[in-house]
Amino acid sequence: LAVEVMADSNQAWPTVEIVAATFCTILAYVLRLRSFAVSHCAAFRLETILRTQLSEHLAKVSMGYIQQFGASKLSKVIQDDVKELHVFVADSTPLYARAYAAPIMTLIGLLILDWRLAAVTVGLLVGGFLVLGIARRDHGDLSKRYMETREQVSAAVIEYVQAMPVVRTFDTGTSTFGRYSEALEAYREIVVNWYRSVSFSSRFSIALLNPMPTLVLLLWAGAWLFWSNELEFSTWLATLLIGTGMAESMMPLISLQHLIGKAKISITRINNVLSEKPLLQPDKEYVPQGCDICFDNVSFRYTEDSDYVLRNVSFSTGEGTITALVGPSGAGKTTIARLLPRFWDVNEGKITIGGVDVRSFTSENLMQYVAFVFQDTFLFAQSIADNIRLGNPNATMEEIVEAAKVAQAHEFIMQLPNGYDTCAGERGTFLSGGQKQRITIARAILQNRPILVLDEATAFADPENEASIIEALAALMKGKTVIMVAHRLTTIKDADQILVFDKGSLVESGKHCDLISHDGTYARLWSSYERSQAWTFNSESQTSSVCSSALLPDEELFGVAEAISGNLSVEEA
Ligand SMILES: Nc1ncnc2c1ncn2[C@@H]1O[C@H](COP(=O)(O)OP(=O)(O)OP(=O)(O)O)[C@@H](O)[C@H]1O
Repeated sequence: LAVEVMADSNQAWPTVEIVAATFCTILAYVLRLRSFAVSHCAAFRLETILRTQLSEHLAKVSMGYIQQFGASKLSKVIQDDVKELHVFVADSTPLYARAYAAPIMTLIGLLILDWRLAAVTVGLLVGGFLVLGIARRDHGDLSKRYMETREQVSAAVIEYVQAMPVVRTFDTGTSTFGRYSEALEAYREIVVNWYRSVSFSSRFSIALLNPMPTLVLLLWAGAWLFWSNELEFSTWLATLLIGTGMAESMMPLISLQHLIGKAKISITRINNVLSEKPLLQPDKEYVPQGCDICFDNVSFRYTEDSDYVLRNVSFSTGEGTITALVGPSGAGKTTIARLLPRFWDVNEGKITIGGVDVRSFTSENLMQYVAFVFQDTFLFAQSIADNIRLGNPNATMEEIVEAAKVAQAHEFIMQLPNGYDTCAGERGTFLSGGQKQRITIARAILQNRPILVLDEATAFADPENEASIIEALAALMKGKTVIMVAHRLTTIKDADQILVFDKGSLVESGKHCDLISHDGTYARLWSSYERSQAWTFNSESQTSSVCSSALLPDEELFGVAEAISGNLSVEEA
């Protein structure tokens, strides 16, 4: 209209249209800003909701699933896939408007102005999309493989960093680093092949879908129609002004398709984790009658296709008693300790606490009854006080200090640079094994649960801190029902009952003095253990001990090996 007015000075200015156009332009800017703010807020909320949901869900599934899935893969889902959805939600809303609303409005405008020029523009863009289709023919498959190789790279990096002490000791990084470089190489290969296979078609399609070819075509076709007197000059000019609107929307459209593709893959992976069945939770709360524990004909295997690691295990422990589990390596002692808090559910039989099947407890309720101290202590990269406070989030500082004192940890904590505020480092790296152990004991003291599971809790005891750890454990165990796995036979001598396991079966049970008087597995373990107490390594006797051990029967070898793994002194008398 403006062009026509300029060409014919007798016409009045289209004031209404100009005001409307100005208003629409300002409105478009305001809405764009608003959509940016709304979509980013929604994306942050989604990110928080999904991460919370995933972490809560992981706390409910079996440990077996988490182990099989792998920490690096899980962290990729929680971090990267959730981030991918954030990007999708934040960026797709404005893109949707630019990718769909703008070309439709442009097409309507072009059809009103001149249908032939509209057809020419649409034809060019259709051609561009056909070429793009060729470029994206294997896109789904390739991007899946791309994601997989990226996952392998991040798993290899995590393994490389976590295993750094082993890496440095054994292979100066060459073979472990080799796995990382193989993963990187596979990743590079996928990217290069992908680039090669789509390079020409994607560049050509992008060239066609750019505004410039549309403009050139509209110029050429418009000029031809204009000189054939089939097109008004003002109409031609107007098509040139709005005609590229469709082409300008093509890049947002392609970006949107790309975002949708990536988001779909991430959604599938997040759904895979969320669809893993949580451990069964009961419909109602059952209250146990006491804290005695009973394993009733329990059989268990870690995976469907593996062998049973526990077979028909039955035993019971009285409330407030100490039960020790002993046996050769791989006998199933740790597995028993981990079935009680439902890290896994049994395949056959049942485990009861106070007469109630552990599967009839909700996870939260079960945790009110059971506390653990494992050999593999885990401290978070936060202050020592916060690490102890995990046992009871409401504990006051006085209660934390009191627990640390009972756990024989207070003294060494006070010698740390910032006392209770000292950061334990990632996984507690700034502390020794024995110190970490005493902090986890302090944590368990704060928890004050009636049932206590100890798995190799004295594993890190050296002569210097052994007495402290044992004293700490004695304080922790007072009045509780205790199940403890221990290699140090001295620590379990006074247990109310000792259960001896071999190859997943319970082979003997009783008190130390009863078991020792029978010529059974325990008696043999004990005599090997006692003999091993009298041995030591020195430059001469080391050779003789190795030679002697080569002549020992299996059980005795077990005793020596156990003694060594338990840091015991092996000295020839
Ligand atoms: N997460 C797991 N997945 C599959 N198999 C496992 C897993 N953990 C342990 N096992 C297998 O279960 C069997 C029993 O292992 P468990 O750790 O219970 O033995 P243990 O008596 O505690 O041994 P140790 O004294 O050496 O700690 C072993 O054969 C072991 O290989």
